[in-house]
Amino acid sequence: MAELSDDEYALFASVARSRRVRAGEALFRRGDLGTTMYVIASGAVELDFGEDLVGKMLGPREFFGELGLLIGDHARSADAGVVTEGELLELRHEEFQRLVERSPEVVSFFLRRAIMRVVLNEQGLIRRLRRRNQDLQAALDSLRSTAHQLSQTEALIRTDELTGLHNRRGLIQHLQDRQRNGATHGLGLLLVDCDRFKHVNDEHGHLVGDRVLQGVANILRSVAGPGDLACRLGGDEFCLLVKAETRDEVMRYAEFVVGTAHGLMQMPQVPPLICNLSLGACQVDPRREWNDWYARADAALYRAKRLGGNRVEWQDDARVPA
Ligand SMILES: Nc1nc2c(ncn2[C@@H]2O[C@H](COP(=O)(O)OP(=O)(O)OP(=O)(O)O)[C@@H](O)[C@H]2O)c(=O)[nH]1
Repeated sequence: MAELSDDEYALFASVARSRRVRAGEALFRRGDLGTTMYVIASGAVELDFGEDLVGKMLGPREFFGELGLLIGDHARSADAGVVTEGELLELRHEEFQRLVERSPEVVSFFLRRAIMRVVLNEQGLIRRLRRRNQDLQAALDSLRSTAHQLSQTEALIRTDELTGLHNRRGLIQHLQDRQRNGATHGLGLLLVDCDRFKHVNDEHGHLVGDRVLQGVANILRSVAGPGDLACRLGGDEFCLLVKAETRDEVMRYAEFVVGTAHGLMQMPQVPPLICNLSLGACQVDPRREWNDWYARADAALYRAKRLGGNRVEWQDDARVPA
């Protein structure tokens, strides 16, 4: 296909200039403007189209650079370098014009072939681009599903397996987000602990204990509004971070939680589905950190337990233990 016929070769050789070339010699570079076509009389030339396009190795009777010749001042689409020393025929635009007059049939045959070569190259390029597009699409799809899996995994890491509430890691992340957004104002903290939970486990077994913990989680979930956070801190200890501007508001939430658990306890179920709860409540001081909030709520919870459980105790700023 790329080789010239005897007639073509003889015609081109009659006007072209012969040039000896050495291995390693660069004939032109991609982007150079050129008007010369080359025919290889002997030796070999390599065309490098760059990026990941397949290069071409050309031998005797093959031609290249024809677009420069036909269009004039065409930017070369490849680097052309001599691989094996030999002889090239160089044909310039003006010389080609003379050939058109001298032998129009041979030239028109050559032109038809040159055009077909350009079209085939274009089609090859389009196919490659399509394939690359598909590869990119596939890479994008797998990236999307990886991102989806990652966000699912992240959600799992933040979640307590038994209750579906946030776990301690989820709480820390939530607090960091709030602190970053300056959203730690107007919050109340409830620290919740099951009363005599060990007894539930001992009496009815661990699975029943698990169900009771899920029951407590359900109460907290039902109280938490958008932006609030219900969390299982570990074992039979939970916390609830709620939007509440005043002590009364925080206490309303707390009394509701204790009252609901206690109310359910009044409908005896064997095995039990819930247990009584003790709560320590406080207002969150945005100037301080989680450890301080927790210490205050924990001091109140400690009192609630000491007073027999099934109740809420409040902790003011002023009474923070040293
Ligand atoms: N079923 C179950 N039990 C758990 C789980 N995590 C911790 N526990 C048990 O929870 C119990 C907590 O006991 P304690 O901290 O003594 O609390 P308590 O019996 O409620 O005592 P008070 O708080 O003083 O009323 C322990 O027996 C733990 O083994 C869990 O995921 N499932």
